Amino acid sequence: MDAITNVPAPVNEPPRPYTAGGADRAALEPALKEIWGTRAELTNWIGGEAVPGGGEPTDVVAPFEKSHVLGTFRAATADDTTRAIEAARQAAPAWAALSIDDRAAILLKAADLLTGSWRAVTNAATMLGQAKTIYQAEIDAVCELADFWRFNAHFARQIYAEQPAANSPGVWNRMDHRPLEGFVYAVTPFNFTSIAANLPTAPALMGNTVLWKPSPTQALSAEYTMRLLAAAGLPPGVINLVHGAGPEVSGVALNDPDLAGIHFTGSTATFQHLWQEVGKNITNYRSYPRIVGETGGKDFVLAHPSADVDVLRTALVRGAFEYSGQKCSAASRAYVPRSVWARLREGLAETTKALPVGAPTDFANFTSAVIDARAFAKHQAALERAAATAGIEVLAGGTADDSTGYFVDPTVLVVDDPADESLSTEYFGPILAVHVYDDADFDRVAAGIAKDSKYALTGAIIAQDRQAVARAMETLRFAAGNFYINDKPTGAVVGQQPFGGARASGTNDKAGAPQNLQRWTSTRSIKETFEPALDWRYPHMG
Ligand SMILES: NC(=O)c1ccc[n+]([C@@H]2O[C@H](COP(=O)([O-])OP(=O)(O)OC[C@H]3O[C@@H](n4cnc5c(N)ncnc54)[C@H](O)[C@@H]3O)[C@@H](O)[C@H]2O)c1
Ligand SMILES: N[C@@H](CCC=O)C(=O)O
Repeated sequence: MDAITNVPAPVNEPPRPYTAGGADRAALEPALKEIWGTRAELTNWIGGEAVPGGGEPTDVVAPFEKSHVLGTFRAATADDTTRAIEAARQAAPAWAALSIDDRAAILLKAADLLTGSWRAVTNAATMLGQAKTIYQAEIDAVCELADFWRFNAHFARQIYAEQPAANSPGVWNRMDHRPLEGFVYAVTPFNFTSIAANLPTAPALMGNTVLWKPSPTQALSAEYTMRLLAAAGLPPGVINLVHGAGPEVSGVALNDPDLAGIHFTGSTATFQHLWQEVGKNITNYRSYPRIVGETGGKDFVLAHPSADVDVLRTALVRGAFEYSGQKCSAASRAYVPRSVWARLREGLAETTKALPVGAPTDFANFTSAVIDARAFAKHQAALERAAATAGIEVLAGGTADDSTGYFVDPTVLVVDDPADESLSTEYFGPILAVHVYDDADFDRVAAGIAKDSKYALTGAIIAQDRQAVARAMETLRFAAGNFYINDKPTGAVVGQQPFGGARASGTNDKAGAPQNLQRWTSTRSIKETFEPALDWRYPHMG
């Protein structure tokens, strides 16, 4: 087709309410029952086929009812991974030859299926497999994922439209935004179905083929993503999913000369390990692999003496405890002036203690269990340390119970020492550390956060005083890639607040934005001369 086309203008998918008796709830309930009652076989997807892995079986359990097995996968062996990379290699020429309109159409169709007939099943898999309440599942697995696909289709076209600014007389300059040579390795986290799906699909949209290794604890919703993409018409071999903990898959993928890029989201430690491995192998690759990673956070809320206490309390409770603090953006430390603390303390304690925690299938719950036994043990140790440390008061929570599921109670610690580990270590769970400071020290505290933060992902200032807001914006300029004024530091929306952080929080390539898509292209500049020179001499030569 010869045409300069447009994609439908992207609009953020609105979350639905799921109130009792409503149509959304009615559609969701049978999907929950169906997935709960089925022990799914979670296969690898290689060259479009569902292929059981040759490795050890791993059960995927409901984190809030750990004895309930939702599905089982067998980890990919080295041979499985080699076959998956080969499938990506085979699919690459035909996929790159498709126009951006054709590639975008597949993701736009996937977004429409997701927000239509696949909505209930996608939410149900995310609720059960990752222990999300319906609200948290809806804003992630449906709304954010549909937004990634619709906005990326729009942004990709902006990139393709980017052409040289100037043409000398008799010359036509063009830019060809090619895919990378080789395959992209997408390694994804447990906590967001949307991030897990965006990491392989964003490079695919730009014409690349992909090896995708999801987190073992997200294996169930990853299976539904693959089924959905197949239903939307994604050709075999464009995205090849292999299961496993990671090191075995990396052992093959990082040693392949065709590794063209890594698209990672997860912990800082894993990302740094992958980067080091690429560094060790750098002379073996055909190209320099593009390395894009969004990683950990220790996200702050800084309150000013002018803060509205109700705004602050809500920002802390939602920011710290929604999805049990298992968002890279979660508010896990707060700095509160003494005058505000006097008015906040009791309400924060009471609200936190009263938060309903339990199975996400009980719609009255605000949050649920942490993801697995490893996360539970880490939190139990952190709570025991806090209880035993002089200068830390456990204001709310402080308890954990794994008799049924991996439950850690929403916890508020009041911490005297601003250098305590609870104010600098990412626990990745429902623990909020609060440091109370003298009102006069606002600027000093802001400067300390800016200087000492190892991470720089999200942060918030809560203040009514505009001078204070302006000063904090400036002082904290490099302390957060996503900065919020009078709001919680979670819940970035695609197309509105492009998401990502710097320092140990990642390469800040902004998922769901043109900056990210640009990393999956390798531009070729083309100069065409209409009347080429015929004389080799230059004018100064006489
Ligand atoms: N900045 C962001 O946008 C963002 C978003 C979500 C999560 N996160 C971060 O992710 C972390 C939580 O997620 P997680 O527990 O899934 O992280 P993780 O690092 O434990 O795991 C991430 C992925 O890496 C895999 N992995 C581990 N070792 C590997 C190896 N050697 N080779 C290949 N893959 C390997 C895991 O199996 C998983 O798929 C937190 O630190 C959180 O802040 C960041
Ligand atoms: N984009 C999400 C965070 C993803 C990390 O886990 C937010 O803004 O809350």
